[in-house]
Amino acid sequence: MIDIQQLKMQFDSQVVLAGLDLTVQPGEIIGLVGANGAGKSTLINLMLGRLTPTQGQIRILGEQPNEKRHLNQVGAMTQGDVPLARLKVIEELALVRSYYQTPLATEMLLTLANLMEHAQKLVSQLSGGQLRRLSFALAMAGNPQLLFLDEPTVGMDVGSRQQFWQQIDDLKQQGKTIILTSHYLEEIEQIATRILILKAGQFQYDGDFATLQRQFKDAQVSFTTTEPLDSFTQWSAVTSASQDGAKVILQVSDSDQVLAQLVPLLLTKVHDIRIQASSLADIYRDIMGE
Ligand SMILES: Nc1ncnc2c1ncn2[C@@H]1O[C@H](COP(=O)(O)OP(=O)(O)OP(=O)(O)O)[C@@H](O)[C@H]1O
Repeated sequence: MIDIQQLKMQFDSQVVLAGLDLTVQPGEIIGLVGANGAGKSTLINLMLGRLTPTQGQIRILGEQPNEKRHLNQVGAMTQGDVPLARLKVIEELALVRSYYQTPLATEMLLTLANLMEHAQKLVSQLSGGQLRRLSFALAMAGNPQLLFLDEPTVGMDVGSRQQFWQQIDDLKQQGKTIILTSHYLEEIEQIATRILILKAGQFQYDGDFATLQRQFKDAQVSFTTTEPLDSFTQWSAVTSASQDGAKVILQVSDSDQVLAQLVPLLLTKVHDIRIQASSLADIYRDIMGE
């Protein structure tokens, strides 16, 4: 679906992307994460052909970005989306549907975006979260195979957010390819089949979440003990440790290994063992040094 080689993007003297390679297969859900200004939107805009790279090559569905032939296969919901304010929701959907050969039905788009009860409203009367949902409906109008979603849930309330991710999960089951960015890392962790961490113009990580956990920080193991902290920090799978009274908290790279070492001590020297898998946010903070 996507083939990027040695992609470099520079604004004046600022190097934002410093030579990226990326191949995306059909059906992948790519979660692109990184700090503010890391270059996520720039990368998406390059893939959409809205920016021209300083160097390197981008192929979308085997062709240059923004090929006319892509119209029916690529959908995008970007940060700068501004639906036409003077139209009604239903009119805006009709307009955008008219661009495509085989658009999704209006009812389906209203349902996808949970905008059924707002169909007759002027776009200018929608709330921020409703506007994002309309942008999603517009991105889906042509029933694209490849979907770009740049911070799609900004401004959505909890219910809309849940409903939105349910829709994305349905699209995932249908085999769509989705490239998405979000600062809500728990959302990325749930849905992405592959995570790209962008930092200093390079992908610091490219792979699935389970591998990322194993590579960086598998879990947090806590228990109570009367033993000194030193007895645990020497274990090879313990990456860091802290103590608060009788409670010890270990960050571990391999929770199976640590459990095997803890279990013989259970009920004699160690009590109340609890394991909590590291979240993407925990690992991200480590990688970013935050
Ligand atoms: N058209 C432009 N001209 C000059 N600089 C730009 C332009 N577009 C983006 N930049 C700069 O490139 C860097 C990357 O911006 P970008 O919007 O891609 O980051 P991002 O990772 O999407 O950030 P955020 O999480 O805040 O959305 C920033 O420093 C930004 O100021």
